[in-house]
Amino acid sequence: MVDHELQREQEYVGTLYARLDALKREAELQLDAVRLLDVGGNHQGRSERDTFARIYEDRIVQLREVDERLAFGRLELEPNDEDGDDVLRYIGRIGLRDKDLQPILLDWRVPQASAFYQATAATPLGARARRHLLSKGRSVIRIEDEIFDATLLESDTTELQGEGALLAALTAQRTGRMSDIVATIQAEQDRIIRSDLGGVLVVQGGPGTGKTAVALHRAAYLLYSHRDRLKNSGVLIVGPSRSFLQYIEAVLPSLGETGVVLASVGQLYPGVEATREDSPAVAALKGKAFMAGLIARAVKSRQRVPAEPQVLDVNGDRLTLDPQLIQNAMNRAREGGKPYNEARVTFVKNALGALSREWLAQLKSNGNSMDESDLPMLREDLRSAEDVRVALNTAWLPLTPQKLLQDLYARPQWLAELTPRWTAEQRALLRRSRDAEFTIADIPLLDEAAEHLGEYNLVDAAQKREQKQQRKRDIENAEAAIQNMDVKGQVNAKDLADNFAELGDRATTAERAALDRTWTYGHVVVDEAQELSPMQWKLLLRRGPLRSFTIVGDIAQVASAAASSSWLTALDPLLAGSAEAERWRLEELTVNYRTPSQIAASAESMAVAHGLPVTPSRAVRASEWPIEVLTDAVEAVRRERDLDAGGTLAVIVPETGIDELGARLAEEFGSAVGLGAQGLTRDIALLSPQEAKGLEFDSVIVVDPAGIVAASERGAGALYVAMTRATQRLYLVADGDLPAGITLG
Ligand SMILES: Nc1ncnc2c1ncn2[C@@H]1O[C@H](COP(=O)(O)OP(=O)(O)OP(=O)(O)O)[C@@H](O)[C@H]1O
Repeated sequence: MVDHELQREQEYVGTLYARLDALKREAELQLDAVRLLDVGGNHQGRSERDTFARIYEDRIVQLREVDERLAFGRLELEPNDEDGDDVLRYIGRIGLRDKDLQPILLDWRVPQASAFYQATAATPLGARARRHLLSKGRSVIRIEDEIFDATLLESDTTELQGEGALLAALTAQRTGRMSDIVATIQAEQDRIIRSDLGGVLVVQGGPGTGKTAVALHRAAYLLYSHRDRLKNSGVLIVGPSRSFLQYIEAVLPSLGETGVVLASVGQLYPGVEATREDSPAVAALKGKAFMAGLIARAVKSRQRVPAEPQVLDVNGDRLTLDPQLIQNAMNRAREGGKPYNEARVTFVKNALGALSREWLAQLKSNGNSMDESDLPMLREDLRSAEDVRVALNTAWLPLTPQKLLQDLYARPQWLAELTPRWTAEQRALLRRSRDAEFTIADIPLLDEAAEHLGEYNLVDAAQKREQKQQRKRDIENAEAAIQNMDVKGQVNAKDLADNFAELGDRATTAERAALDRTWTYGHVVVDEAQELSPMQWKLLLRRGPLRSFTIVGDIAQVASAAASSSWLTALDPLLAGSAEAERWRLEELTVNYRTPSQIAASAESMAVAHGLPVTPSRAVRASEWPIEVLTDAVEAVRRERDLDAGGTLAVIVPETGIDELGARLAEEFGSAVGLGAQGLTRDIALLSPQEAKGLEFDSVIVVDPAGIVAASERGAGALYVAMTRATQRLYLVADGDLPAGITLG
């Protein structure tokens, strides 16, 4: 019976692959035809041809991407027609229609597919049964059926959908890259993935409950279901570190989506890539909301009216610059409400105008026969006079955000003037040399400064305006091209115009967005959101002013001193004063898919013993390996490698111990060891608890757990993160007592 069914499924899946191959061939032929088009020598024609070629190339890539597990599920619906035939609906990575345009495979994101993820015996949603198809390459190797029969409800002890397929996915060895979970999304996850686009959705869940997976699938779902709204504005996904982004970067392309910008919190200010962390106390101070006020005061204080009149030498003439003239020019420039650098242009214009009139009066009273018509010439003389330049720059210097922040940190006197109510210790925390690298906590401060300063380079600003005009023209050209090439309905003008864009041939929405600080995204997804400081939230609000956000995290995993300890306070900078403050939705995930039960229980009881607000979750499986305690890290690595179990291994150690342990491990295991993001592609990844956030490994060695707890005020959160990275085995390396609450199962 099962063999027969397997064969039947194999045949059906065979027809799906045949259709997929036919579509691929069709796209290849279209590509060949476009390449052969004779467009003559004109540039516009060539650019259009290349653009169409690219569209077909992308289509071919997309069809190739979905080859693996093309179809993974089948729903059997209650018969709805008179002859009582079964109604079968196949679910897969993309939607396919046969030659007669009848649907033969449903994209997992369409509304009709949601019953596949949500139906249960208690609420069958019109379905009689669900079948998971497990395949290898193009062959179906196993099928797994669930019958939605309410009479069997008593014995239905599990709420998991497709348990066999799920457990097969969960126990598979890790590769260092996250993979999609599209075939085994669980009902509570599916509801979150398909939740409405608008407003702020917060997803709270303990470690390993699939928050990251859900956030990524939600991004793919939203891009698919709201393509019109999101195609041109894009989706921003923010994660804690570069290693985390490297870990998740393959998931969305495997779901056929590329229209997203992935950024770590250190990459949110275009042009600066910060990877360094400040000490917890410094990061906490830089993250405080009042830093915005400091930046605003700092910018304002760079406009200075001189205390005394100054005598300027202009082409041998001596001119007196009165402080009042500067003050008047400043007042008028500020009236426009423009940012600092842009208002400065008005200031210079006004100051030069007033000064040229004074000079004219002075020249006339000295007997020169000049009149109003000479004013432009006098203004130009003033503009190029060294003394005038110095005087006006001293009053109002053009500034970059970088320069402003460097000055603020390197000039204690100035900082003291700006912060009369701070303590000397607080000020000392910001002190550092002008050439020190920017840190992750500096990113929102740079962004805040950029808001006040505006464009530094006004030529750039003009160029941006011109680019916007150019885009308008591109869209018009694209519309004409679509007419000419007779491909109406196959592409839209905006897509085509994207490809004409100035930023290089392949500048997609995502690429343009990533380079533009003032870009506003249609939706923003924030992972490990519990870590963000008020200043980081402020920056994110600028990137997503519509407040369409998916925020996932675990408030118990807070490890950074800059973060809040409840969602309500954490979200205040994002929601305060908006209607969303009343409306934000909270969803919880309750099943732990990653960590075996004994490791989860030990980490949870440690967290509770340290007063962390853990969200209890239920682990879906146990591990055959007990937690081991050893006294030496190198010995632990050796022990793990001797098991010859394969898979990935992480050694998590307090930040301060990384160098020393790195040297010892390198001596023993050579190039098998990698630090940080690099470690994800090596046999042994050496990470700080911060770098380990969001990642997972078959085996984890936590070195000096007590040291991790003691390292900061939020140390217990950091240890909670470290212990819950393991999918199979956990070792603790300690030569003294273990932190309170740890149980060894
Ligand atoms: N429905 C599912 N089917 C298969 N695998 C799943 C499912 N849900 C989650 N997983 C797997 O469980 C693991 C943990 O998921 P994920 O990293 O998204 O959890 P998380 O809640 O973000 O964890 P943390 O807060 O600890 O970083 C991943 O390997 C993920 O692929």
